[in-house]
Amino acid sequence: THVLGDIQLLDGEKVMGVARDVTYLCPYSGPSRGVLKVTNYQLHFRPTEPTSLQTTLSVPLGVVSRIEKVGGASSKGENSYGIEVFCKDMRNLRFAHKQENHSRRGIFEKLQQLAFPLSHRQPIFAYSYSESFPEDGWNVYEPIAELRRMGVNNDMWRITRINDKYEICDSYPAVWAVPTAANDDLLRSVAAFRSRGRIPVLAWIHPSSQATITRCSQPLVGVSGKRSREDERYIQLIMDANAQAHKLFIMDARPSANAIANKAKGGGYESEDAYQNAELVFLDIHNIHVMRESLRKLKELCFPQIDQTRWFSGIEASCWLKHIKCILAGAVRIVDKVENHKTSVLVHCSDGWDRTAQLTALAMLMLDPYYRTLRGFQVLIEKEWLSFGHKFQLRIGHGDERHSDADRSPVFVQWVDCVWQLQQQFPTAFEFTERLLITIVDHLYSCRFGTFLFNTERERYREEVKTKTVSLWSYINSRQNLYLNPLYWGPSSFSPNTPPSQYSRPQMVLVPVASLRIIKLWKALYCRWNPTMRQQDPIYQRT
Ligand SMILES: CCCC(=O)OC[C@@H](COP(=O)(O)O[C@@H]1[C@H](O)[C@H](OP(=O)(O)O)[C@@H](O)[C@H](O)[C@H]1O)OC(=O)CCC
Repeated sequence: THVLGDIQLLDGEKVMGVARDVTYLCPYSGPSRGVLKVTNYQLHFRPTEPTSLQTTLSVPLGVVSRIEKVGGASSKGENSYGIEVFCKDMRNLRFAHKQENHSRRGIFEKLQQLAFPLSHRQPIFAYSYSESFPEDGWNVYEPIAELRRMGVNNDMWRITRINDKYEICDSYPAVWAVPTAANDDLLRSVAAFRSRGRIPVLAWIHPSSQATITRCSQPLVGVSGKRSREDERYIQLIMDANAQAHKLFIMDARPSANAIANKAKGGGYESEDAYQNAELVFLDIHNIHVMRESLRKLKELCFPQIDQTRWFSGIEASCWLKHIKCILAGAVRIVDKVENHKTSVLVHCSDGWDRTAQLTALAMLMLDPYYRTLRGFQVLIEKEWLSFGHKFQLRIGHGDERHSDADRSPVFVQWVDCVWQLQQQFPTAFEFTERLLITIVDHLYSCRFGTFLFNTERERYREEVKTKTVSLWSYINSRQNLYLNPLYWGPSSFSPNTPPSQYSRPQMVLVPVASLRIIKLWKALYCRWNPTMRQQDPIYQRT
């Protein structure tokens, strides 16, 4: 990094536009005049007059969702002419210009081009950025090593390379663990019956009971009620791989109404007469559209002004905490079956890349203390979210100007919120603090690192992220002391080479209280840009 005047530039970052004599209209400390600079990575404002706004403003352009012009040539009134920047992280920024100096057009065009590079056939900043860190974060996750840590390749589970070229399923990882008794031909025929070829594969195996968590997408039952003998046999093999139990729970994350509605599109759910020894449970978690709308309502409540009279009713009306509770409760049910009943669970939803990832990753966090270490958490995100094809590009819209795209949804942020709830209930169980979670969410948006770019392992391989971009984990592991939890009690022996079977189980499993009485609004994230929420406001204390 090098300093140009007042702005800290990253390696590969350069100033692309400057507008002097701009006024930033802070909703809290009022207007302040200064210099607005736009680089290929950030929007930077520095006040030039001694105003109440002490600090400079630095906003990565990846966090911008939409930019609008405010006021026209004829608009009168102080500061009525300028631009408004709407952000994905719960804040909006208002700038005013003097009509006469026409700098608005320049800065507006520049901002559009640099904030939405994909829409302007420009590269994402991560491909311009270079910085060397002591460790290459791209080596944190290695699928075979992680499977070996869980004890796979054992007599009941084998590693298959059938998807090595992503030919069976282009949104799955190349490396899978499947029941030893399932040969590659069976896997191929099961892929024909599961939405987008996302067949049931191993997510986690219990170190002592061998009960498993497997994950997949919905079966292609359709309105005619199609069956697949191969799929049914395959599910039986997953069940048989667990000698401790004679049944398997199929946890369908959806409300049953949506599972039924999906039949109209060829999807649906496993009928119990076709899957004799399986018990189907619906977990009632709503779809990406409901979650997008829920967070939008929460944002309205938290920024810019907090309406004290509507605070509690507004949180209730957003349903955000209800959804968080629902996801936590679903993960608790999975943990209970696997840990206490030594019974295997298969988790799916419609596509198996949003709610399924939330549930498997949360259940694994509760069950396996390794994932609660700083590195283990990185492995968990790489495995359950990135390698299994959660569509980060589509859900966040990296570099894309289509802010109202119906496929955008805060599914990953919602999961990070659930992790924060666990940290609140078990303050000594995590090696890292909420500061790590907020840093991860910041760089989910920022486009500085290659970690969250694209939608699948296959695309990341094709776009050479590991050689052409920097991993977020390089940055985080270079400053890990900032994220370590002083209260952490986890035996430091949770290193990858300590087989989980050596953990003494009872105190290792977290079972949170998934109740609205306990669940809290994560103000450090949602009210981060609203200083009025940072004070010891009685409202702040109560929710
Ligand atoms: C009548 C026509 C039938 C029809 O359109 O089914 C489509 C469903 C959409 O299915 P849903 O499950 O409600 O919604 C889907 C899930 O959220 C899925 O995530 P996940 O990985 O968590 O599954 C997303 O990837 C899909 O983009 C989204 O469409 O729509 C509904 O079920 C809404 C009805 C209440």
